[in-house]
Amino acid sequence: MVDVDRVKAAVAAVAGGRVSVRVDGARAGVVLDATGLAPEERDALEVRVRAAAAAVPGVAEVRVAVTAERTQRKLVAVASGKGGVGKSTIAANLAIALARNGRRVGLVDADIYGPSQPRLMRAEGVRPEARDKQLLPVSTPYGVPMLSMGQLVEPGRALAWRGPMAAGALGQLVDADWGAADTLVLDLPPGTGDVQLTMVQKHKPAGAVIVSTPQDLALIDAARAIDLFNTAGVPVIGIVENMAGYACPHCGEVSDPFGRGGAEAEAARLGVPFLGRVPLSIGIREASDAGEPPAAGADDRVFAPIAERIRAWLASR
Ligand SMILES: Nc1ncnc2c1ncn2[C@@H]1O[C@H](COP(=O)(O)OP(=O)(O)OP(=O)(O)O)[C@@H](O)[C@H]1O
Repeated sequence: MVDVDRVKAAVAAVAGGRVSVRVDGARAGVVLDATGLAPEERDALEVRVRAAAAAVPGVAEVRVAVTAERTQRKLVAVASGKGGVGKSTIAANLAIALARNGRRVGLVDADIYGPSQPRLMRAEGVRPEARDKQLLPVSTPYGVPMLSMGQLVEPGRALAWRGPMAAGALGQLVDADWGAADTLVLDLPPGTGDVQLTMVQKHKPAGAVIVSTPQDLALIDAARAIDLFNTAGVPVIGIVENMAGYACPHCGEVSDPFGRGGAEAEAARLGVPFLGRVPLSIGIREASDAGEPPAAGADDRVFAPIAERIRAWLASR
């Protein structure tokens, strides 16, 4: 006689809350929920579950059913080669604009050096809870639930994690209980080093959005970021040019403190799509600091068209 509780304990030890078990005579039937897992992770987990159940005394046969109705959740990485170009601001606003465009979006803040999404999304000081060892994303006023590396540690403590550690911690955020979300926008740490490469390789985003300012130096770093995604086999959805063109709030004259058209030309040179430009504007900075992302405003004309291009790209995959 097979002890069903032993089978449950054995498979739970390898797959946590993802499994349910039925025992029929000497046959153990296991349903494995593979939501959010990459195909290779799912396959590896299935092998471990099968072995764990088979090792229980009395079990002669194991059947594993992997749930078919799992959401095809797509990860969209937002990256920059260089710090301070507005990557987090763009990630927050694109997440909101994508949600307004009909996708079910969650936001993951993997920026271990300066996790700023809690402030941008007005969820500062909120700690996520966990259920069955799975984190529950915190809700925001903008219909986009989020989780941040900043919520895993004490506020204000600098995070100087190495690649594998950071990728491991990111796993907790990506594999959280995202419910019906079909898209996760991932705000990566700035730069193109080992930390970013490990994260990208481990979590295989569906595509990447590169944020750059029009400056030559930022563009050189943007090209490095594109290289990183090419190395990891992740397609680049396109480049967003941030801080393009400054409209003087007093006289209205538009100037180009960082040059003009650089990112679009660079995108053409590198053969990646140009997704659009976001102007340098005091309004964007003030709204962001106040936790009121401009993409949530009724009059947004900046982020919506960029989000539409990303939506179309995702839909074509
Ligand atoms: N288009 C813009 N107009 C005006 N200010 C902007 C714009 N984009 C971003 N900023 C401001 O620039 C600063 C840096 O932005 P943000 O934190 O998004 O950059 P980041 O690239 O994510 O930085 P880090 O490398 O520190 O993660 C913030 O104060 C933000 O409000």
